[in-house]
Amino acid sequence: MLHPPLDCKILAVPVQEGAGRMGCEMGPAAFRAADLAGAITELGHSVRDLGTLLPAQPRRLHHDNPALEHLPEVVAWIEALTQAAYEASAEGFPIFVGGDHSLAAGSIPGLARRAQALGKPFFVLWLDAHPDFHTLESTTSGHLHGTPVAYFTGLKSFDGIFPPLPVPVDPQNVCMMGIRSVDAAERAALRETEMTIHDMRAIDDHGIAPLLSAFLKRVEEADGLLHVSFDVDFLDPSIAPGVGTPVVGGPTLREAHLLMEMLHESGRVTSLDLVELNPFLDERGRTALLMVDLVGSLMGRSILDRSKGTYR
Ligand SMILES: NC(=[NH2+])NCCC[C@H](N)C(=O)O
Ligand SMILES: [Mn+2]
Ligand SMILES: [Mn+2]
Repeated sequence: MLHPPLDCKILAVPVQEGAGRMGCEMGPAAFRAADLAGAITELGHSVRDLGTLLPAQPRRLHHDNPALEHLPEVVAWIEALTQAAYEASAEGFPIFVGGDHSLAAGSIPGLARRAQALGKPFFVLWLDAHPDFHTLESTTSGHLHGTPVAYFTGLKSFDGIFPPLPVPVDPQNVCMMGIRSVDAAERAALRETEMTIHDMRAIDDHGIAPLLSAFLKRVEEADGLLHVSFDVDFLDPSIAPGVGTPVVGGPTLREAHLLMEMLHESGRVTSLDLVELNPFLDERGRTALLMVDLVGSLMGRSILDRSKGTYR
């Protein structure tokens, strides 16, 4: 649980083959340069650097969708990360630093297996402009970072190609926020799912706080573990330009900090993905610095002391 001080473990996962534009490989280096570790230790937590994951040996894989790009390479990363995430989550608070969002097809199955071993329900908060809900058949871009949610919720498409899922994530335990770019096939598939999807319209209508509170209440009532998968393109590109798939009309800086502070106060978050940072597209590191700032809010930084439940 997020009860300070945390024993954080940072694992660098420089997968970039899941994205259409190269550069996410440099994500972990940019997070280091922006002093991710320092921002966490400053708040009284400890940080261990687990170094950089190595992918498994890519195997020859065939799928009938000719659009698919880098299938063997991405599968090799997922294989290695599923095991590494399971091991890293035995104790402490693992942070998976990407790398593109295909990373979540390894981190989340490994963490879900850990939750099952602990006998705890497993929840996912998906912060993203995109639902990443393509199957291997439905993707037309062929970019595998657009598929992890369909995989880890157990859709059949991935059988025999991606590693066998240790345990699927219950779609009812997945909440998405910030969604504003959905492909036609995804839109159709999302109609059939029981995931909670808060698109930007829902955030405009209700505000981010009540939507998040309702989900956190469910996690609390189930005594669940909560994983946060944070795609940089969740944020509005005017504040976070360092991404390969920017979509206008995203959450503001204040909305993002509010969300992070509420997650901290919930005491429920047990692991984190930081994905899709592309330093090649960033402006003098501002997106990396903003992400580190947001992690600070998630880890307990606040403007004023709110410990008595009121501003002092
Ligand atoms: N993790 C991401 N940034 N995903 C973007 C996916 C964009 C688009 N839906 C595609 O499949 O190509
Ligand atoms: Mn994504
Ligand atoms: Mn995205």
